[in-house]
Amino acid sequence: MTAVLAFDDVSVIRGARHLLKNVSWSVGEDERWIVMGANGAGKSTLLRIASTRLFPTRGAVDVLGERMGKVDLSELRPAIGVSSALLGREMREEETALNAVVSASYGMTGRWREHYDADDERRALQLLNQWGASTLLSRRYSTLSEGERARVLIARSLMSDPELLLLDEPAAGLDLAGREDLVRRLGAFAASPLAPAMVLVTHHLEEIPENFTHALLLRDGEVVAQGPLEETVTQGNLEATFGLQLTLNRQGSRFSAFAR
Ligand SMILES: Nc1ncnc2c1ncn2[C@@H]1O[C@H](COP(=O)(O)OP(=O)(O)OP(=O)(O)O)[C@@H](O)[C@H]1O
Repeated sequence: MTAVLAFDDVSVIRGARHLLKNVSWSVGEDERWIVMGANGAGKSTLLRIASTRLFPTRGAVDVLGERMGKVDLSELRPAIGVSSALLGREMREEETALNAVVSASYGMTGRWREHYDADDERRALQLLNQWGASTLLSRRYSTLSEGERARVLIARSLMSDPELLLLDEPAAGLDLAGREDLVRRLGAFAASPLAPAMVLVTHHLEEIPENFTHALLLRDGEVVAQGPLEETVTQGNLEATFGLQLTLNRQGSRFSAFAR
């Protein structure tokens, strides 16, 4: 198995504090990972490293077979798709949904004066369609609902046909119908052998889509457990991750949990 992402004993230290501590983790090209942990556990820090936006204080990181610090990151970044609310906030108010997607091929968050060729627009339309957002293409991004934005941002993150897809809480702020629609689409996408390696960060067990294969559980910057999803998302591991007693429910491929 080829590792798309490999962390070797990675720590991120700010002052006296470890945001991540001795994390060793590897993502294979056909794997779909869930990263879970309480607020402040270090999930976003982990994703920022994976997206090459942050260097670790200690340890080594290989992204797509290249060692961070020894490679021109501008060559690596188009191969990494990122979808996060933070990125969504960089989108210009008046930008259309179509431009929000197509501009990703130029590493921009909006359309300026560059010329997009017909292939780029075709691909953007196909992605908007795949993510249930084809009716939104002419709408201004700023007028979209949270659920609509989430789908447009995922379409955008796939524009460059990445080898690694990083999804930071894609279902945050969605209502029940919006969450279920997105989780279903992500599950279907994860089943495709053509889909890139995926890492999805979430706080909520209900947001784990079908066909995700592995999980990494973090607490206070340290790995509580990692491995195949079925073996890792257990009551004991979740209790250790969130620091409370839980009842874990499973229905088919979906999970939920309540405090005991
Ligand atoms: N530059 C910094 N200096 C000190 N502490 C920081 C710095 N950046 C982040 N932190 C702290 O590091 C911890 C981990 O942050 P991170 O954003 O990675 O957590 P998270 O798991 O993504 O949290 P959330 O679920 O709330 O988004 C937090 O407690 C945060 O306050």
